[in-house]
Amino acid sequence: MGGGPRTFPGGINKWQWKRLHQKKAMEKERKLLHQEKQLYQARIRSQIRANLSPPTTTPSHHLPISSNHHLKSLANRFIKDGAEDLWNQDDGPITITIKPPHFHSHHHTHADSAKHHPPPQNEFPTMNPRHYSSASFAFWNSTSQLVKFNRARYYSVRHGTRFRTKDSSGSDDEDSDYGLQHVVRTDGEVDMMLGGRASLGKYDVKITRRRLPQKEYDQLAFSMPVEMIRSELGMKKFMESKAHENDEEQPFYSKTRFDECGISPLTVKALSEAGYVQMTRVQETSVSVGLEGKDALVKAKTGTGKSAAFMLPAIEAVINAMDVKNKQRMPPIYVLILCPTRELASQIAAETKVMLKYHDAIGVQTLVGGTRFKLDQKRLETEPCQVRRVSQLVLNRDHVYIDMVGMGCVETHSKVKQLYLVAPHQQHFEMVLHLLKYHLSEVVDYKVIIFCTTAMMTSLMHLLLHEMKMNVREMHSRKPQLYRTRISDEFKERKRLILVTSDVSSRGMNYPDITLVIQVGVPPDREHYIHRLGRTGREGKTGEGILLLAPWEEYFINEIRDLPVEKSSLPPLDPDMNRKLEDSMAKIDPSVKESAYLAWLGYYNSIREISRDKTTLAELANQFSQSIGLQNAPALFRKTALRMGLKDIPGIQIRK
Ligand SMILES: Nc1ncnc2c1ncn2[C@@H]1O[C@H](COP(=O)(O)OP(=O)(O)OP(=O)(O)O)[C@@H](O)[C@H]1O
Repeated sequence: MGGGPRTFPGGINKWQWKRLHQKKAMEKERKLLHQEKQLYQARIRSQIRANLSPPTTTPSHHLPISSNHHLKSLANRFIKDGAEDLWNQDDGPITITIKPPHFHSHHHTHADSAKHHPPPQNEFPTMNPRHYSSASFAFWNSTSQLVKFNRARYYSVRHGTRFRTKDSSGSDDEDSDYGLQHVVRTDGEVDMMLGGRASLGKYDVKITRRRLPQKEYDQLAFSMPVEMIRSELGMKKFMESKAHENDEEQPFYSKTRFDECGISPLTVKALSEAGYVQMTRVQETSVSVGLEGKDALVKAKTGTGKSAAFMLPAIEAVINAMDVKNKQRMPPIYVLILCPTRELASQIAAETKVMLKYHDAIGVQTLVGGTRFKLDQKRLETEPCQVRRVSQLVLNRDHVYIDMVGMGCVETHSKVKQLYLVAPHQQHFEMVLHLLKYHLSEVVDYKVIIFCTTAMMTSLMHLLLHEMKMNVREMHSRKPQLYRTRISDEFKERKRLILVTSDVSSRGMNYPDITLVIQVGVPPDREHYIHRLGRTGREGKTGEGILLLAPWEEYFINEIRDLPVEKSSLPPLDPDMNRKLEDSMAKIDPSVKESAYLAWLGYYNSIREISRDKTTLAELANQFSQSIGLQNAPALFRKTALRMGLKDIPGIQIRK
């Protein structure tokens, strides 16, 4: 070994050499990472391009998605951490089509139907609400309620439903902890879970329902579908030839009474006191399927009684659960219902309490965001309900698809008159005033819902109508929960009232006797249009819906062209009304208007058909800004403009 420290090429010492090589290795790794990232982004872009297929007759959201992708997106939405192992990848649906009254209803099994009725476009045809009309329901219903019955446990057709008497000592060993609870996660979703205390102790009601012996049932069950398919195919051909000739309204009620459908007599008693004697068509079909222990995916028009259609089998699930010895310390969960809004959770809880009036031991608990969590937490501790069992949210492979609307039939009620008006967006506030003025002069007991595109637009519309001395309330996500609950309760009870609302009120909310629904601006999609319209014309009653569009929003009519919506001419504008409107608008705080402008811009920037041309969008936004009395359009934060793709767009101001 030579004397002195070893030198390396370039006359550098050992440490410098080591440092140099470390740097080269890091540089090489950085380059590799960058290449990987480029590849990944290119793959994502090509997937997006594949999804955003060139304009074809099939809208992008109808393009088939892989079952795994669909399952994963469902799982990401619902599965709790660590519960993935329970996820059941093999689920898939059976399609059942129930014809309107002139066609008797059919149930057929998946195996047969797959041959004759290929599932809807996407590969995994379950629960993609987009594939089922906006009024689609079933355990993934119009109000995105997903109800899963754990059939393995309760709906065995071999066992009847038995109600036990509690012995005098009160030591009924069948006593189990069950109840019905709503749990709203912070993200506003509601899980209606079964947990809590329940025993039918003091009700001495013994019922054993006659059930077909299993072998007979199986023979019947598997012989039927073939016959059904034959009649179904014949019916389908006849249907398609008659679809538009027979658009008369389907009756609200079926011929079946609640005391004939095999549910607990205690439930029947409560229902009859609430005025529920005759089942509706969707209840008749769904309850019988639910009591057979099958999951179901049911499509039915708005306001036709879907809530009870899923609640009644759910209540039977709890009652049946009492027959099963439950050794678990924590009560399991048998029914999970997800709702999109807190009001809906409260509404369903209220309706469930009515049905449970004589089931003393089955409790209902609703947890909604925005209220005192500590109180809710305490209630949860006293009546625990437990988030792994519920992880399997997809419906079982042999679940039933029940279509109460029928192929080719109109998804809205024929008794609801549907109009649309086209007017410059700067005149929409004035248009609403004219429509209200006319409606209030025609309908003494008016009850109007006005749907706006965003919470802040709702707030501005409410303030304007309030300034115009109208009897108006507002409901949107920016309002505290207690306020929303109070307004919701008030609007259920009263008439001669106008509710200005965002889409928190569009799904499932049951406000009786709505006389007019006005939708201002293009709805997010067809489903929203029909859900909103479905707030009127419920229980088979009449109603009216008016959609107010700007000329550049009229493209939306193509989405609802199959519905009986007619274009109406604009009412003559009253200059005096316009002056009053401008005076009222001038009294509104500019900050409310600025928020409304930003919300307006954000909403229309999210509508692809409109935001393709950002320059025109900016121009329209400035026209809107002037129409509400803002001298200059408010400036956006730079990062906001960047995120919206509006930086450097003429007409968009950026904050310094
Ligand atoms: N069998 C019945 N007898 C009498 N009234 C009923 C019956 N079933 C439902 N109703 C009433 O009909 C109205 C609509 O019911 P419900 O809200 O369940 O309809 P829905 O189909 O769930 O509506 P949406 O599609 O908006 O969710 C409610 O006022 C309810 O009380």
